[in-house]
Amino acid sequence: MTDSPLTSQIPNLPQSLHYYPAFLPQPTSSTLLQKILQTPKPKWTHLSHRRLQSYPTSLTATTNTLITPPSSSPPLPEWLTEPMIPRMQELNIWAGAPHGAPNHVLVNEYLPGRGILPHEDGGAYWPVVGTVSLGGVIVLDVYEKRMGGGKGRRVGRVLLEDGSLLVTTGDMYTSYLHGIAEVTVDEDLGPETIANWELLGDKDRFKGGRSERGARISLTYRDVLKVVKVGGGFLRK
Ligand SMILES: O=C(O)CCC(=O)C(=O)O
Ligand SMILES: [Fe+2]
Repeated sequence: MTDSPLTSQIPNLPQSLHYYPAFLPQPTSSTLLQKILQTPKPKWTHLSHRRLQSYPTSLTATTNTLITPPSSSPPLPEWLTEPMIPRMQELNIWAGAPHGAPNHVLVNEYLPGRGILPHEDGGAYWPVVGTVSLGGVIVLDVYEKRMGGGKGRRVGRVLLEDGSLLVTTGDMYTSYLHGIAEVTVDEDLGPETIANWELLGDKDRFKGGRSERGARISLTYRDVLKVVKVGGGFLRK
């Protein structure tokens, strides 16, 4: 991965997590957030603790396959690709991936007090995730993975700012778990406790040590390994 002059590698954590503040600067970030929040309700899948959208569609439940529409209709809508995918490609994030670019995006919404249990993203994808954060700030916790897959010790905390990009790959993808605590305030924030403190776009905002959660949208970009193209055009609208 090519790094900008100030390295984006998050220190004091296993390799490799990279953090890019202001990957989507204002006003691009808030324009995109507003657009997503206006998505009609039926497009969202409601889970017990958050809601999400899958583009171009969700994977098949049994074989984790992405069934894509005919090649004439773009698999991902432009509002999810521009400018994010070209910018990620400039950073060489998808250089080794089978499709050379992400072909799948999950849009997750977290309201204050909501989170996601520690988990790994698994083998359906090329082992790279690009996470773009929009709106509220959140802390992502990283845990060791026990034999058998359970959660071990917490090894670090990463603060994700509005407009930032987090790239998870290497050991971080395969051998660790990540999760977001269900709290309304992230506390105990500082250079000793937040692994990407020196890489933050606006450290001053957190120097009081706490950050109130606000509504946050994350866009997680991945390359699904198994893709089946539906040809013929009979599905075309
Ligand atoms: O929202 C995030 O930053 C993490 C989401 C996540 O871990 C996932 O969708 O697998
Ligand atoms: Fe995840």
